[in-house]
Amino acid sequence: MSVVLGTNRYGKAETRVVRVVKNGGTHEIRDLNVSVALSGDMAETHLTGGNSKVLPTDTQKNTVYAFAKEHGVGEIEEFALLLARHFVDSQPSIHLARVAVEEYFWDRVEPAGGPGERRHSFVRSGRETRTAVAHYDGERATLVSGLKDLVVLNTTGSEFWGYLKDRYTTLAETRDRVLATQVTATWRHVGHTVGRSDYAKSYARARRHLLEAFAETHSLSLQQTLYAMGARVIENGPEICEVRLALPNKHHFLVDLAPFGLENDGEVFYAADRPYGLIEGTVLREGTPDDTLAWR
Ligand SMILES: O=c1[nH]c(=O)c2[nH]c(=O)[nH]c2[nH]1
Repeated sequence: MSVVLGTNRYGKAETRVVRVVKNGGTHEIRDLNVSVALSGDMAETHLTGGNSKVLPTDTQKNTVYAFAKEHGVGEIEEFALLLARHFVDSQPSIHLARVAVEEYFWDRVEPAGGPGERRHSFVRSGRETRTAVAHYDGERATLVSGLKDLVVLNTTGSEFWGYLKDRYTTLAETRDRVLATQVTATWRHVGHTVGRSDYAKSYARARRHLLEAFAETHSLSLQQTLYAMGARVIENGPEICEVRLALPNKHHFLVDLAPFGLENDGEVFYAADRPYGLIEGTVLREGTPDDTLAWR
């Protein structure tokens, strides 16, 4: 029986690159998912394991990051074609390149006081999911409103340092990092102080204060940001007595471009999806009784 190699391709799938452009205090952000698939003279690696014609997928990933820095991200069609041409034109063994780019959109969170210095906060386009849970035990009712999948990001205004270090700690302290999270928030209404038709207004206000607190807090930890977000909702919502927040720390790692002779001054990031830090906490109006009915 004879066996032959059929169609094949290989490449780095789903390189998540976030490119930040800073014009003074106004930052722009582009968020891409880039998948490269190359084909060509690849019989040898399949048949004998000889890799002399294989451009590593790791190199392909690095190329995506380096191109984001060197060329910026204009139209994603042009970015895709630039990469595809590069792989085929620079490597004789590669005859066909497929580069697929997905772009995720972000809207700017404008500072509450109007456009000023801080224009580095974003919310992922597309609405979050609004949630409500009612409890009733025959006597008492409890209403908990909330939202999930509200994705927000600050391109600056976030630090993390001064933490515990033990023999397993490798994390470098930082005075400037990207802070991004996917907010799950629930808030408990005080008795029945919200009029029957006011829940939508209450929701809009809570959402706005969550966003503004995220944008306006100069963060020394996501825990601090969590408390600021919960506190802002309670301070501005007399109808709300408790806010619970679950904030995954969607890590954005600065890509090391030094091996390619490029600087990276907070411009090109690798958006990791897992593992992620998960910061959870409750913020209460002082004197609020712990209402077990509201556990959810
Ligand atoms: O805001 C943060 N809080 C942490 O507890 C933590 N831990 C970590 O590795 N990075 C961060 N960031």
